[in-house]
Amino acid sequence: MIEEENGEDSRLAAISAAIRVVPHFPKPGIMFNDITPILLRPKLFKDAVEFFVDRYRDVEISAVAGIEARGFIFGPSIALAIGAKFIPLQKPKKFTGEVFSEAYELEYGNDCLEMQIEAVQPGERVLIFDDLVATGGTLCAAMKLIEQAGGEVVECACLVGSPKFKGRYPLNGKPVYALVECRR
Ligand SMILES: O=P(O)(O)OC[C@H]1O[C@H](OP(=O)(O)OP(=O)(O)O)[C@H](O)[C@@H]1O
Ligand SMILES: Nc1ncnc2[nH]cnc12
Repeated sequence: MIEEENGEDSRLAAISAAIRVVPHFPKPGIMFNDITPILLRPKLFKDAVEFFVDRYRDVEISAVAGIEARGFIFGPSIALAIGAKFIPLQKPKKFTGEVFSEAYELEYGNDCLEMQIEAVQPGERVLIFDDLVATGGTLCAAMKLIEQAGGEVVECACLVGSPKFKGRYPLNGKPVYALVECRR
């Protein structure tokens, strides 16, 4: 019984159930999936990080690129646990020095991501991490930044994915892995 409660399916179900669905945020018609309740429950937070660490610990990855803002919550823990560096991808005007920039559209607007030019070495194998993938616009911009610097995107990983990203759905030829599905 205890084993069942702590099994993979029940841990995934608990992570999914903790996501708070907020209708019409930040715009009418959007069902916002808020992952922050997971962070308030250390067991769930730890389980979520561990799913990704288990998935990537034996894959050749030397950098985890996390997307501002919520990719910064999970990305560094995953990077440290698999022995990789952490690369922040930030919204405009946050970095000092030279940056690569990519404008993009997402489910509820437009934005731009930047990366410091020295962050990725040519040929480096990079995992991109974000909390959620909806249209994939944000992940596409992140992939372009890594590729502009000569890096190779191994996979994009998200805690939550719209149903089309269930499993390992390709986006621009690269696999996207989502741990749980968006809640509607
Ligand atoms: O798949 P997409 O349609 O591109 O949307 C996904 C993106 O939207 C959210 O971030 P948001 O832009 O709201 O930024 P924030 O984390 O700074 O609030 C989410 O954290 C992803 O980064
Ligand atoms: N439905 C959604 N919930 C949370 N973050 C998002 N980013 C884009 N769409 C989103």
